[in-house]
Amino acid sequence: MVWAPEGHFDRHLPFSLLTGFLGSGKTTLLNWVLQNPSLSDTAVAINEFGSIPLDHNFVEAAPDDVIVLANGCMCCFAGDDLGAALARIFRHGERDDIPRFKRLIIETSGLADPEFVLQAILDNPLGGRFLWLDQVVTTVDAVHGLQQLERHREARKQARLADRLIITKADLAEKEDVHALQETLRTINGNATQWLRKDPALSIDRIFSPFFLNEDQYPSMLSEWTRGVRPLPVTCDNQNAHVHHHSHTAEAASATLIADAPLDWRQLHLWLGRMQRAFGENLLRVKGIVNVEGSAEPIVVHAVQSTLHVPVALKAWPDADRRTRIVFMFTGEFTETLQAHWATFLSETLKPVFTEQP
Ligand SMILES: Nc1nc2c(ncn2[C@@H]2O[C@H](COP(=O)(O)OP(=O)(O)OP(=O)(O)O)[C@@H](O)[C@H]2O)c(=O)[nH]1
Repeated sequence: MVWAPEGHFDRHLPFSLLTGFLGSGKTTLLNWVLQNPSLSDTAVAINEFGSIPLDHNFVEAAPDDVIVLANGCMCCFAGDDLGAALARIFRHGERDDIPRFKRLIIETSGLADPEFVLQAILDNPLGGRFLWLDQVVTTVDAVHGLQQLERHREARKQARLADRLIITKADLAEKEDVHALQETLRTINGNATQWLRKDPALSIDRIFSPFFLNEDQYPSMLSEWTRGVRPLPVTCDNQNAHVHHHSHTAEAASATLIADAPLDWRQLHLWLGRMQRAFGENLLRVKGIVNVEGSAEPIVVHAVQSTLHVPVALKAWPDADRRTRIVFMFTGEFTETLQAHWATFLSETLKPVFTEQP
């Protein structure tokens, strides 16, 4: 858990996690996105967990543990020790051949559990302090994906935690099989955006956020997170509390919690921790923008399962809407429970602690 005391909300470097089952096309996708000049100052860490020798074409002549690629990107072998890799990447400035980078892409091994990789990143002092998760991008093989999702827990977890699901090798699969895979993926994770890798409309700005591509851009993830929100009846008396239900599939549901009044950060942080413990494995993601009492800037919160990322202060609110909006994504029928927890939290937090006695 991360506690960020008042005044210590830092600006962070965005990183995206590229995951996907063995041979599903992670490296091919990575090579493709890195060809784009907008990503020329990207650091890349390849986390193979020491298992498989690397033969990726852009690192084939690996003379060292950090390689500056022709396009200005940098590649770093993470091996078993992601923390050591982060330390090497953050050494730019000390070594002339390590450029300053603006973002990081971490490619996991095909058998990785993305939750553990994210946990390792945030447990690292550098990662926990300076990195900010942009997207979890998961490649799924159109030919073998259905079978892999059925047989391998890792493949299912990679799909479930994704923001983007990129279906590769559709050119090698029957159309009906691709449709069946798309349908299954919607059931596993209806919140992720699905793309066929070879879709001409797929561009890097469909994969990464504008903020990831250009640090001067405003992080626009909020509108995406809360898209398609449908109001649910509010069952508590507290006028500040709302829960909006916005998607529900067989395996994953999501709900948006809304508060009109500014919130006490410490209380919210403790409440989020309680929710993580209460929901356990059923909680997939939490993403939100929070109006924190005493802060003119909005604070972005982001959690992947049990991992709560360092909160980040945005430079300004994206629009006139100053409400706190937090999206919970989970498995199971928990919308009403969540609604009740949120209503209780708001009624306790927003209630004055000391009331004058007559
Ligand atoms: N036809 C076709 N082949 C693809 C596509 N994407 C990837 N491949 C091929 O699939 C094979 C595996 O791709 P990689 O990018 O190495 O997959 P990976 O997920 O990085 O593999 P590991 O790191 O071993 O888990 C390679 O031969 C790629 O050329 C695609 O969309 N269409």
